[in-house]
Amino acid sequence: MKQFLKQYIPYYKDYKLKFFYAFIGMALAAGGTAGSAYVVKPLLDEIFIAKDLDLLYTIPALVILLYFAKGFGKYIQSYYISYIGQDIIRKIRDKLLGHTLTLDIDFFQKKQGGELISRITNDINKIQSAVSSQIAELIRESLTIFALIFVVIYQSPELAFYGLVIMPIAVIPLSRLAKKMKKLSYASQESISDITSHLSEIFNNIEIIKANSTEKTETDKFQKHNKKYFDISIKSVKTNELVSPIMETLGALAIATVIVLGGTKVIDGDLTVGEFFSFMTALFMLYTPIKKLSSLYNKMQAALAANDRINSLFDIKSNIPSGNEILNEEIKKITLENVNLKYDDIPALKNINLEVNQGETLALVGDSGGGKSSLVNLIVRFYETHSGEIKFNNKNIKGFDIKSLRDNISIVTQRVYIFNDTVCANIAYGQEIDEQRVIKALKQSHAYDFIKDMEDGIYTKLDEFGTNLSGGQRQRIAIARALYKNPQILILDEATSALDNESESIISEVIDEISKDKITFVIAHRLSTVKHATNIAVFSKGKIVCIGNESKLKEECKEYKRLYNLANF
Ligand SMILES: Nc1ncnc2c1ncn2[C@@H]1O[C@H](COP(=O)(O)OP(=O)(O)OP(=O)(O)O)[C@@H](O)[C@H]1O
Repeated sequence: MKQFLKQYIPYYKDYKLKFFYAFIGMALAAGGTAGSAYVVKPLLDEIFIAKDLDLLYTIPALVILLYFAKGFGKYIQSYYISYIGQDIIRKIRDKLLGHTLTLDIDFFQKKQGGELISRITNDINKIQSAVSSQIAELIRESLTIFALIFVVIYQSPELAFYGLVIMPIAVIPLSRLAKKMKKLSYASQESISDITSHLSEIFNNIEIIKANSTEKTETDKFQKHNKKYFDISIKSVKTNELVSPIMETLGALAIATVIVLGGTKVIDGDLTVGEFFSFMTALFMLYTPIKKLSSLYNKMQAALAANDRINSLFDIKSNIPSGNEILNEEIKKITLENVNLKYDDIPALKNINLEVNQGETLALVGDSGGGKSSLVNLIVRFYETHSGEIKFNNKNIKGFDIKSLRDNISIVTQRVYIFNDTVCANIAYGQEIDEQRVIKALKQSHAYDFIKDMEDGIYTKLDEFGTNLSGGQRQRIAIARALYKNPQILILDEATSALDNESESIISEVIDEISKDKITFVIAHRLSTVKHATNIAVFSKGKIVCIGNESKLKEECKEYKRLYNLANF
């Protein structure tokens, strides 16, 4: 709790004025509540017993005023506190996504997307009520309690002792419940995150599910997650609702004591009826905020648990630090010297040595799992070399600012990513949209023909998964995006695999043409795609077994000949 307040109180500094208004609202609400308890004394003593006619009109007016202050105060407080809370949450959500996006590719491959979505939505929602309404209620109820305690003690310090002694006694069972609530909240958030992950898995893999008729299997799996969530939720309700009977019983004990003692005092004439009833009203009224406060404390445990999960995400840092040098020079040469790469201690690249010059195309071929994609992923710094060096113009790429490095590279991977936006926004992704350049890139990737036939041409909206496009059309979009950027380094990882032979050879020619001033890496299983490459590196089990142009490899490289024969079988 302390840690939670320490973390979030600094945010409140930006809202001093709003906080001040909210505080006035709280004071009005608390004052109104305590005042309406106090007013019981003159009501009974002066009007009903002393029969004061003037007060018969003054007191009801006062009651209206007090209730107006209470209601209006609550309104002001709720508005400003919600404003502050929602705004803080907005900032934290932005910050969390900003931070998450700085993390390495490796992190995203290991974490399920659904779980991250759950952290950024559900978990943050859980803190939302804590930093907005709950903190406000906590302050308001505490102020109300103070004001009522003042009335209680003022009316009879002795009776107040018996009436209030219950408060410290109640702390023991309540703190136990709070601990249990925190545990349950943690479990509940884990469970809702499992549900989100499973849902996102289902909708991403819907074709496989339908094709294999596994709808029932998936529903059964989902039912298990859902039932678990229900069980935890119901346990939370059981724990949380226990606060009320505990407090009611303890409260009743205190009130019974006070009735006996207070009644005796009234009978003995030590206390007026009005004083006694004012005291009792305040005491009764006091139990509501106390009960609310303990239930609030319990509810806040959910926020504490969510906050732990959010903080654990904030604590993860990127393992690929950016260098400081901005890469704005012409890249004349890329060299790899004794490069090794491991994924969790399993070697993927072993002792790779390469050199590619400006204007050259290096093709990477070989069996699946040979390490081709791993190599190009190192050039974009998606992963870090285990040992060895990758250099641009003899400078280690670790020294370059990552953003500037990636600004100079276009990569088309095996998976085509389409954003839920127009064709032109997809092509110019990350850059200003220049209509003419978009059309040029689309023409180069031979996509313009089908795009111009679409309803809104380059302003047609594509959906996230590109379902309104064929596989080949999606690849052309991805190639157009890479060309639009006009990078110094072009990486095509199976970028034309979904195209028919004719389209592929046309696009390959275009790429050959535009890559004259670039350094190009092409990964392809279809050997015909890469026959014009300056050099072809043949990969096998993480090693380059041969390197050279096509005719040299055909003569000298056993592994290439094997691949070639397989392809032409
Ligand atoms: N993110 C990763 N985490 C763990 N292992 C990985 C990861 N990416 C690749 N690997 C492993 O590294 C090896 C090389 O994979 P890589 O994707 O580089 O091969 P590839 O030659 O590009 O294969 P393909 O032609 O099938 O795309 C494989 O054994 C693969 O299982």
